[in-house]
Amino acid sequence: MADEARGMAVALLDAVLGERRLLSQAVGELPSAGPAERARAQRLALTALRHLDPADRLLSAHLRKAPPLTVRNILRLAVVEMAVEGAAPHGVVNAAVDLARRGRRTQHLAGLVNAVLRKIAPASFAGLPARPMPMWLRQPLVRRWGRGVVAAIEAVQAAAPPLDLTAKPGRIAPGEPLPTGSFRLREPGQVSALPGFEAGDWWVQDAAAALAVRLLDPQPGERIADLCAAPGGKTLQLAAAGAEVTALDLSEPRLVRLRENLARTGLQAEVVAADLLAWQGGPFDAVLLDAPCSATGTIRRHPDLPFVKDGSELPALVALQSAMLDRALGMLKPGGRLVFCTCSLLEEEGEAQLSALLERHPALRVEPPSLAGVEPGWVGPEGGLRLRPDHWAEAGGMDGFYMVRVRKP
Ligand SMILES: C[S@@+](CC[C@H](N)C(=O)[O-])C[C@H]1O[C@@H](n2cnc3c(N)ncnc32)[C@H](O)[C@@H]1O
Repeated sequence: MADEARGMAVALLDAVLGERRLLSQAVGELPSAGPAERARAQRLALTALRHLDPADRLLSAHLRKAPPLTVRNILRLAVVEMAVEGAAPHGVVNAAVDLARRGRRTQHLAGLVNAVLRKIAPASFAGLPARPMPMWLRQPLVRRWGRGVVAAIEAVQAAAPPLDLTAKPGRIAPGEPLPTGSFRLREPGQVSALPGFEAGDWWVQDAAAALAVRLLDPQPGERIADLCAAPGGKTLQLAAAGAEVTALDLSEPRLVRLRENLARTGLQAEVVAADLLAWQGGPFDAVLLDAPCSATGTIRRHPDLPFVKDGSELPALVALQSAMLDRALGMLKPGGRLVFCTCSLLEEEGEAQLSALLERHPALRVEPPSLAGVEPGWVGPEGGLRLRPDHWAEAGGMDGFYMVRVRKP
């Protein structure tokens, strides 16, 4: 592997761990590089973040004091390349030493990098405990589900997730069919090279995320609003079902991706760039509200989140979700249905948000799911669907989500 990708991966780790910036932002600011190098750098940084704790454990045995962050990141990267990716130690150590030599602030520690990495036994990496979630998130989950479930979630978060695809009705996507109708690839490679990509037969969408639209059950010709729509996985599902879709989102850059997705798949939707809290629209037969949230259900895809977020934005997110819910209800026809979902593991953004909604609007009726592949244990007593990363753990897990369908009187 060229050193350009390794150097970029270290820069990404510095941005996440040193500046607490999200990986997606840091990737956008990388110096111009070929797409393959960029993708390789991102993959390496993701792997290092997923395995940071075991890598640090191995390294700490050979370090008397912690070296500066960039040197630590060079070491961490080399450890995961050897222990997780199975790269030959000789080449990895040489590349790490070269990388340290190239940096003005790291060159004086190139000898240390060499000495430490030569003592690492990659085999001793196996069996080291997975990285625990941060306390602000872990504690409420342990209280709710117990230590065993939380450890199972953390084990799934430490593994590279599979790639899930949703196919248009009547089409198939590459990969194993899942019980809920999605397709799963364990070793996907380059997405745009997969069969059916150019033809727009399918799109990338986690199997859990795909259930929100199945729960809404869109019908041909229905007017449906997708109120936080970008980048558009759920918009595509709604449009593919034959609904007349209005896809709204606040973020123009994210709507660019939504339009690209519509164009590639040949599907149609009215696209609106607006703040949902100010927009006047409707009435609709059905509304999907995939609200902004802590995204704590997606840590296996975004292992940078625990290093960047501290839970402090939670109260503001909960308040925003509840204002959005009231707004969404106002856009529904009488008898219309609303699906509310968040990719969060936290009760505040799921079950508790529903009970507050029912207190504000007591005439709403919850309609519990009856969907192919959904196991009875995933449905809560209140009638919502609680999806956890450890569901289907042996097959690669799924994103954490809460989703519920209510009907307006
Ligand atoms: C969870 S993401 C949506 C993912 C999307 N439904 C999908 O399946 O691809 C939440 C979205 O809410 C949008 N958003 C945040 N605040 C908003 C607001 N006030 N009005 C409209 N959209 C908003 C964000 O830009 C973001 O795209």
